[in-house]
Amino acid sequence: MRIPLLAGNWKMYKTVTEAVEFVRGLKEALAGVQGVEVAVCPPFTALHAVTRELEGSNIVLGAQNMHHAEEGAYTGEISPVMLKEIGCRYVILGHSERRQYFGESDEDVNAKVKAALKHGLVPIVCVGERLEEREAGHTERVVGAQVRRSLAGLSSAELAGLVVAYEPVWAIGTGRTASPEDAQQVNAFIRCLLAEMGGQEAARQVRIQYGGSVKPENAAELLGQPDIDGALVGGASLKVDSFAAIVRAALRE
Ligand SMILES: O=C(CO)COP(=O)(O)O
Repeated sequence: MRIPLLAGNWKMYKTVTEAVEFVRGLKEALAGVQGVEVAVCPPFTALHAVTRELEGSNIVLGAQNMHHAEEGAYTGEISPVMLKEIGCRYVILGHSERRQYFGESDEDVNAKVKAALKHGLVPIVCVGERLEEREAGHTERVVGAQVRRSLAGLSSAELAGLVVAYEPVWAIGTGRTASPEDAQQVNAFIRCLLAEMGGQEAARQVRIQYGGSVKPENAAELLGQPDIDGALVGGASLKVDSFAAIVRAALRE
């Protein structure tokens, strides 16, 4: 059975002080919660303080990006080795904001995915279509190409162990969520594609999240879909109450 992963992508929000305060509250709110996995992905500056605050808790740490090289003359970048040492389990790769504002291509994402796996980090690989692509009926073509290219050259075991996040670009930060049926359809499509790439067993194991305006009000219905194995949450992950409510919505009785 796939354990749902609820991950908070804080983006460029929260100072170290705010991050520590948030995590203290979240630990309290989620004490004793079982059957789901919860991750927070703070900005790089807060990773160290947050990792210490998470010790002994049931919440794990993720980062929002990384460089593919282990080290080198790459001013301003962070390597997988650094993330691993600091205690990250997950790293978000290929988020649409990275693709849109920082020019990341599927090939860049693929290099990062391979580097993350090599260093024992679990990539959360983001894919999703833009509004005009959806309206033109190209969702599966666009998402399919992103999945194929971003995850090219991986073994079945590697595919089985990573996380894909389907995040339609038009639903991110807009308050406009994909309907549970639309999200389910794309997630199921991604799973079929992964079966072609890595076999049925890998496809059965891989977790595929949905992301884009997930809120306490819509979380249960989205997370109740058979191919939605958790959520990548932006805005609603910044408040303890709303993120904890989304986590609770994922609890399958
Ligand atoms: O981009 C997202 C998570 O990675 C989604 O952001 P929102 O939940 O704010 O729409």
